[in-house]
Amino acid sequence: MEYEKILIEEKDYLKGIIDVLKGELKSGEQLLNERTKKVIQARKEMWENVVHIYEDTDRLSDFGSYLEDIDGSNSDYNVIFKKIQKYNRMINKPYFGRFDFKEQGEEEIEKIYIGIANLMDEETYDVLVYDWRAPIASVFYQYELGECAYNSPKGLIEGDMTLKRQYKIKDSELDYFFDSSLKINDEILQEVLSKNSSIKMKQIIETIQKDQDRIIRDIENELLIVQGTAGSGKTSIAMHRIAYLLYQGYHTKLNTQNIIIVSPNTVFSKYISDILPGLGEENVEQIVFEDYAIDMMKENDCYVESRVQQMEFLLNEREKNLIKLRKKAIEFKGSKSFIKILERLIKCYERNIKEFNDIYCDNKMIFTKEYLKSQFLNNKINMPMSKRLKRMERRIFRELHPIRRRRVEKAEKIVAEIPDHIFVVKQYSRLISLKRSKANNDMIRKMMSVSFIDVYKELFLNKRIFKTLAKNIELPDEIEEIIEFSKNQIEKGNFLYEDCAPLIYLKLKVDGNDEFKEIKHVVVDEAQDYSPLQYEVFKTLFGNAGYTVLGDINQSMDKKVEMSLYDEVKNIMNKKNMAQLRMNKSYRSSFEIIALSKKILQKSYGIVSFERYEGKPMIKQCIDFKDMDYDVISELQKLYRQGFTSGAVLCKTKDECKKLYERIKDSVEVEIIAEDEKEYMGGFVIMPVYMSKGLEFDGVVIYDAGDENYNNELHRRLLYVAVTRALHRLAVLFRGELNRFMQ
Ligand SMILES: Nc1ncnc2c1ncn2[C@@H]1O[C@H](COP(=O)(O)OP(=O)(O)OP(=O)(O)O)[C@@H](O)[C@H]1O
Repeated sequence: MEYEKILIEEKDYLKGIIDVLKGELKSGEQLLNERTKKVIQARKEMWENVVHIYEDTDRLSDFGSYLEDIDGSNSDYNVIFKKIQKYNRMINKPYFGRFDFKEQGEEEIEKIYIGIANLMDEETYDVLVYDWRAPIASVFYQYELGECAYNSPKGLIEGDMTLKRQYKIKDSELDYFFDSSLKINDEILQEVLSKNSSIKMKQIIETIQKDQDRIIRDIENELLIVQGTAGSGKTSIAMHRIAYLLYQGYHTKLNTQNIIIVSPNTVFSKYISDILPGLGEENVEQIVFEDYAIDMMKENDCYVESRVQQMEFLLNEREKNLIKLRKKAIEFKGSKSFIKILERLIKCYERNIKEFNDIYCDNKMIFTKEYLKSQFLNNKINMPMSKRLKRMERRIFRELHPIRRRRVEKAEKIVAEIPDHIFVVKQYSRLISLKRSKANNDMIRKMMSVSFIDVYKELFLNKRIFKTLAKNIELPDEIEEIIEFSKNQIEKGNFLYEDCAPLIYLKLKVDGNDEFKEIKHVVVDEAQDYSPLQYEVFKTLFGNAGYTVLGDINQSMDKKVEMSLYDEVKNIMNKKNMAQLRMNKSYRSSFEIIALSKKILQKSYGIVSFERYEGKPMIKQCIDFKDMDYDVISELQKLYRQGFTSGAVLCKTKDECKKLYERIKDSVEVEIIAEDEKEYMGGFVIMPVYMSKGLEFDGVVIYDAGDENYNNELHRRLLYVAVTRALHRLAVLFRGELNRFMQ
């Protein structure tokens, strides 16, 4: 059949679907109105009839039935409301693809239309459109024409794909379609990728690639690790995977409350916050490791350095030896060796450091310190230290209670003899007794508590303890300096960002934790940013949850990360079913930008770019800062003129950002993001490279990228991140010599 004829047929089909959707929307809205009236009516009646209920206990049951009514109407209301939302999401573009499927052993060929959600004919129960997450939809992403199969609840279904078609539908109108016999959706992907970036992360259901689809739909593995190059779609995949896991709730036993995303910072959290609602799911909880640590320390009246401050130190400190030492300390305090030392520290604290005193009451010995210690160490049910101490404290006070009562009785007799106190015998006697017990009570309470911060301090304030605990454990050559450096910081009351993970670890072990007991699946994005110890913390925080861990070792910033990190993650999580996959194709940046990013890395790591050619990045030498300011302004203006809607000027440090902003803010429309809590609201911004992680912009200007500013391994990775933020345009400005990585 020639194209025009099919186009008419397809337009008819689309019209039919739009009519169904319109009908559903109309009846849904009517129903919603009725339900709204019903809820208002039920509330009104309850209000009118139940006001006097407190005096009339017989009518309490009426109250219950009113509440039941309201509850029922509310949940009805929610179901209808959600349906309406779904149809509204579908009406502009009910589907984007179709394939024709002939199941083995069947005569009939089924037309399978795929869209953002399911649509069913309510009378015939025919599925008019399948949700992209439905089992059968996997065929669309996984196969080309010919033999194909998918896993259904009934088992493996095999068959033949006789047609594969994609549609360009806009505002409920079919523009065109095309049949693909080869790679799925290259043409549409090309079009999607050539568009401007958006403020919030976009959904990609039309163009999910085969290897990405496998990751999204994996439910076999309790630990799924993905190493993906910058722009390969890790975050997109993570979000679509969550939508998939929620859709498959029956099999995965997951609902919104059971999933958590560990995200790198608040800017990023906001960036991904629209995607799940757009896919028809509620947002899931997000946790930023740093915020969790800072809050925890605040609760204990302690200050801890932020990640940004740590990064700024590494970038600004002039004394090279201090930077080297700090980097070593960061590496060591996140290492497997340090985990072992912390485990030993807890045991050692219990056995050798934690001390008890004899407990007396009214000159009578109640418990000896030896007895208390033996009770403390008797831990058959593996109860955390502070819970055990609390239990002991309760027991001690129970024991003291009758003795004190007797003391009060005795006091009462004496007080009763004093004429002035005759009317306040009881109160006065209790006061005397309390006064006498106060010091003892305080001592007991103090003895029966433990602070994870004190436990941590023991490690560095007492070198002998460190040495004993570190016996037979591999230590860095600089360990003496690391201990000394840490001791100095702790004595000054400074906890550094690298102390956060050990501190949280100790807190969880010492105090126990059930804050996240609902969590069954954890998604860790920017996985390279976390140390083995942080993974150990995740394991302790989230119990036996499953994990999706996505990262790119080349984007690590505070330390050099190798592929071996993933082996450590596997060892720590210790799951029966696990898989590690790679995504090497970058979809974000143009071919030429990716070529430059590969040059920076030197090793190519098998990175391939999607073939989108947009011209070479501009690399320009400037005479001085003034000249560079001028170029920044003109590059931003060029981006505006070319119709781009987002751009970033990426500087090395926060300070550079602030100074540049002050100099150019009156000449060009630009904002600054130099504090972590800010949200990226679109448009053109100046920000430090390390904050731009995970984000993307139509155009990027890398500021002051000379060799003076970028010359070590950390700088190499910063440049890699900076370059790979750009979709379409890239300008590199430098003074003096160009950085060694781009030459
Ligand atoms: N299959 C796809 N179809 C359309 N666009 C895609 C696809 N995969 C990725 N993209 C686009 O590529 C860009 C990069 O995706 P994403 O941010 O998820 O990558 P990433 O691997 O997390 O990157 P980074 O590590 O640099 O943060 C996004 O604009 C995303 O929409």
